[in-house]
Amino acid sequence: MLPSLNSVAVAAVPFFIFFLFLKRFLPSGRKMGSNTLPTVPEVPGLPIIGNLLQLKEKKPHKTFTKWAETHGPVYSIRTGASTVIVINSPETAKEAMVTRFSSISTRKLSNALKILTFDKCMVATSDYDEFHKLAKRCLLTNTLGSNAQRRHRHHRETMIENIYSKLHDSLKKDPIRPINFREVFESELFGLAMKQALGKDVESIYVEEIGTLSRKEIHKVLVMDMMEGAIDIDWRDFFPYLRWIPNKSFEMNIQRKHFRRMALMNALIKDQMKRIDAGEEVNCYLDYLLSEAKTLTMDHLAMLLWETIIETADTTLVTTEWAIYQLAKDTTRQDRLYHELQKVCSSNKVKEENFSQIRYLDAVFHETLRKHSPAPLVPLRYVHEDTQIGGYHIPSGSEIAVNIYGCNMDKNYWENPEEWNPERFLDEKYDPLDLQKTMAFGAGKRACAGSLQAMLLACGAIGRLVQEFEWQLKDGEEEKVDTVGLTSQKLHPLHAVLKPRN
Ligand code: HEM
Repeated sequence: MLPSLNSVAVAAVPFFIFFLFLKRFLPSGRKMGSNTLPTVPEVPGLPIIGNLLQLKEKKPHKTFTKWAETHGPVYSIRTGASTVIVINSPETAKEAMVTRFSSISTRKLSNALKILTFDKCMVATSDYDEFHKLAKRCLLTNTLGSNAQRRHRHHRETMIENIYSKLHDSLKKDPIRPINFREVFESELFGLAMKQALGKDVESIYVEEIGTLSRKEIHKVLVMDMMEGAIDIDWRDFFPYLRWIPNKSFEMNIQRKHFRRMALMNALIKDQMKRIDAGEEVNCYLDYLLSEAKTLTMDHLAMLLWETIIETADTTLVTTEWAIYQLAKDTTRQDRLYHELQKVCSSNKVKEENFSQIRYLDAVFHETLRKHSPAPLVPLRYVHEDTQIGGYHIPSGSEIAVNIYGCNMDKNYWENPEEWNPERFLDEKYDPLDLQKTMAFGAGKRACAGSLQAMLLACGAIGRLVQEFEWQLKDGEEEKVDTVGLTSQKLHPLHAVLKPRN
């Protein structure tokens, strides 16, 4: 989120002097909006750079949540030349994302994201326009909607079976050695993402521009490099009037990642086209787009397929890893889940049709989403016409940051929000089928399109793995709660000691 602070400081000096001059001679800002609603409270910052230095911790959602205690649920900050309105409570977030959606339906992307999203050529980052509607319809029809998810069920079952077998095999080899849960889950989840997108989990591929890539390298180019690049900072994001100054190392780094991703996606697509030309069709997103969205260019095709891979491969891993961490730490709650699974499934493997009867499994999933919101901030929205949120005037030209983490930690809304307490979701007011119990999936027209898939995958894995094994944290693991990156991924992969139940 943040630029190198030294480079900001250096660039800021002449502007700081200029600002002091302006401030001396110009009248100070309005206290009421143009339509008599009050303006949003401001978090005090420095001239020119605004609040950038206060955000140096690289976990802006946490800083935003702290500021909400002083400034209230809606306040504004300045990140260089931009004014960002930060929204921190579930009520105001819903108002912004649902009621005021039409005034804030466009995206404002960082320079890194402009390149990595091929200028908004993804469902999740496009503006609310015709491209978005076409791409989203295709994505829901083939991959993420409820009928599509029914057709992809065998992929989920295979994935969970493979995870179970791998864990079992490593226990057979060494029953007391802690297991790196992420290593196993990440690899299988990536396989599922590839099958849904391209019809095949690819072991290796030759890419003309890069050379031969192993499966691990494919994962790196399509997922790891992209997650890293998405939070790469170009200080010119904050000072657009300085965009004439080159930032070569940033540009080369992002363009290289983008080039490798596109070259690899093109090679993967071409490989599958040979299969299609040979008359072999598979139920996957590539085959669907080729037959139903013929106006798409090769680049569009590559981007839309890549989108499902990256979205499948990351946030569900984050959620499942945190859920297993919490259950391994709290064995009383783990036992409760195990007994509820036994009550409904007895000696049978838990199936998706059982989920609605196992309320505690649903509670574990939603409480994990709340406490460890995988996407802690909604990508910035742009206010393209004056509007209002929380009783404040919101001027056009500002940006909106919905702090999902802040909403899910709001003390006025959640009792003891710091506590991981699945029991809170057993309250009758919660509908077991409702995927929007927290703000984790966003809200309104742009709410997460993959929430059903995320729930089916995470609940399927958590349920089956607790049925089969007793989980315990490796010594020293309890304290490892730091997060890293764009999503709230655990900094240290979860290591647990497993014991087969039977
Ligand atoms: C626990 C897992 C997940 C979480 C917490 C999550 C969260 C979110 C959030 C917060 C948004 C933004 C909403 C907004 O901009 O207002 C979003 C959008 C989206 N997500 Fe997810 N997501 C998850 C899993 C997935 C998966 C597995 C997929 C697909 C494979 C997916 C696909 C999408 C898409 C396509 C959008 C854009 C929807 C639109 O703009 O219309 N997500 N997600």
